Amino acid sequence: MEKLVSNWSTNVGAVPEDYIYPPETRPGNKHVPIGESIPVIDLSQVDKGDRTLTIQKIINASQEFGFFQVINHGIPDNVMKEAMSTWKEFFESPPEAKKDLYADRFTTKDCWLFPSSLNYGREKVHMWRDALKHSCHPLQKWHHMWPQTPPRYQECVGACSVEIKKLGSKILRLTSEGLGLHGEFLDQYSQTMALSANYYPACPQPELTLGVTKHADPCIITLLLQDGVSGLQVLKDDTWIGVDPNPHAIVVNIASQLQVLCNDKLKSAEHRAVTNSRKARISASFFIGAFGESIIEPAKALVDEHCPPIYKSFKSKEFLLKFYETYGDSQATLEFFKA
Ligand SMILES: O=C(O)CCC(=O)C(=O)O
Ligand SMILES: [Fe+2]
Repeated sequence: MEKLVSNWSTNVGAVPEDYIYPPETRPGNKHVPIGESIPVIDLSQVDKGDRTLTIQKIINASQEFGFFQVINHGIPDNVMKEAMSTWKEFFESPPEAKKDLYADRFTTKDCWLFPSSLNYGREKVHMWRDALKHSCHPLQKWHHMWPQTPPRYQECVGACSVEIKKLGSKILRLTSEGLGLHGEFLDQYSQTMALSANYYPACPQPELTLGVTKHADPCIITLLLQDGVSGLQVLKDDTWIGVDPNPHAIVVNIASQLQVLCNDKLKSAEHRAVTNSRKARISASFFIGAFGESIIEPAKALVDEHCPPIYKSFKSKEFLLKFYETYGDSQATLEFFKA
């Protein structure tokens, strides 16, 4: 447990050497403004207003940024707030309450608390983060493996997971429609959902380290909750853009296997998380994806002789393994599966 950043970060005045990234990948002192440009899409318009226009906004945002936020998404504010406070309480609970879930090298534990990344034992530089990872869908299969502390964990995170999964399916249906695919096409690849709850303690030198290094998520689509503290940044045309940490909105990002399914019609977005010196930050990523054995390949309806498939067919689990082997290098992983 001593490797958890939260265990020692308040006792250090400087970032330890094995958390310092090389100058080309560290954030440095350059100010990254919150981008007004990352689209905020009002989902109430799907049922009450202009459905076609909303779909078009989703497609445009997914092509331009691979990222957008949704508001009026139908998930009650108190469900999100309760889940966020549950994760905060979990991370801030005494070591005794968390020790059974902890491992600092790769494990097949279904509910796993770890420092930095899944690669702690192999990586050169560590990330300034502690994370809790567990599956969430279907709920009945997993929730008994979740933390027992705080006691309301299963109830609050369970309620939030069910809502997030429904919203993910809705967004995938709208995206399918926008791409001219049949309505259920993308949602058939959403059989699994895993959570990474991320805890980034305040950091004495945020310019030297990263909470999460640059990557695109390896699943189909990710829905992310933030606690009101900024830190998430998206890469567009070689420039980092800050994402507004609106605790009422949900961040949506196109992940790499969706890019494959739609034959590059939508792009997965590279992103990272930076730390700050004032406040701990919590985010919760819900990774929605296909079963390990599912075949992922460009949709037949999107390829023809003028537009050949850019990627080969592969099993979803092969993609995840390659992502892990390359230390989360999404570009190299996509490249590996090119036709
Ligand atoms: O904390 C964040 O905002 C980003 C986390 C993230 O990218 C991830 O969990 O994959
Ligand atoms: Fe991510």
